[in-house]
Amino acid sequence: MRTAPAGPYAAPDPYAARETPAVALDRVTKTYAGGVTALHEVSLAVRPGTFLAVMGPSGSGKSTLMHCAAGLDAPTSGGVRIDGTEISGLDETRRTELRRDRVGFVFQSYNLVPSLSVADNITLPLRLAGKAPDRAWLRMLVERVGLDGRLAHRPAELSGGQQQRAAIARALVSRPAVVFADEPTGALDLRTAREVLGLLGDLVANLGQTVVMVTHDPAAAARADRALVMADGRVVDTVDAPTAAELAHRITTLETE
Ligand SMILES: Nc1ncnc2c1ncn2[C@@H]1O[C@H](COP(=O)(O)OP(=O)(O)OP(=O)(O)O)[C@@H](O)[C@H]1O
Repeated sequence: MRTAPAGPYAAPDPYAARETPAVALDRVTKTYAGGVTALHEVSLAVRPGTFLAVMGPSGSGKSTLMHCAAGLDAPTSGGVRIDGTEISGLDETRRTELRRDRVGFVFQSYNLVPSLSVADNITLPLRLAGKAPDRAWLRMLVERVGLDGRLAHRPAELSGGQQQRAAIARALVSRPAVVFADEPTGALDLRTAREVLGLLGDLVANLGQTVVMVTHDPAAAARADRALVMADGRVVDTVDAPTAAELAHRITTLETE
């Protein structure tokens, strides 16, 4: 069982009743212009303070699910709520603001700004929003991601794992309701990937953050509290406390069906 630290960054009580989900999808369907329906009435709720992995064969709808859930793309029908706010009805400006303030992103390719220092990369989302950093939160994040001694470096002077850790700190700097991580370990070697996954798990378990991670890797998904398995635009399995072996088996079965 997890132990939540006392203090301002304590994880929310996982047994609290009727929490507002960090993200909720209500019968989301997405049909692209060419006529492909990538999501068929998908409903799900991500409880705050949990680590959710989304798996599935290529073309099963993982990226589409993430884009709709994060407000990057609009569903054809159905509702999406981020931290209780229904985003489907928002205009593009409000949707952008909500994304900026309530959603963090981590990408396979880090997407750091090469000309900025690590410190400036991490605080960039706040500066873009015209906000001052919460100093205590920032200090703690930098310490958690292990970059205290690297803040003045440029991204090119860091290893891949360090760059991804900087990107994770950047994703969390505005204390978002949810962080979406798209194949966050796809460009890393096995050992570094394990470290980055350990860091994501730590941020969830000890800081109460919420992470939704799309991955092809059953070993990565096994680090999550729950894995959703997608096939043909539907969630076909929900596995709590997944193991890499059971997820690998499930995906192989789907790919050969
Ligand atoms: N912009 C688009 N326009 C038209 N069809 C699209 C578009 N994006 C995705 N699709 C189609 O929607 C379906 C789901 O694609 P999606 O990228 O969500 O799957 P995925 O599970 O993320 O795949 P992968 O693991 O290969 O990245 C596929 O059939 C794909 O070809």
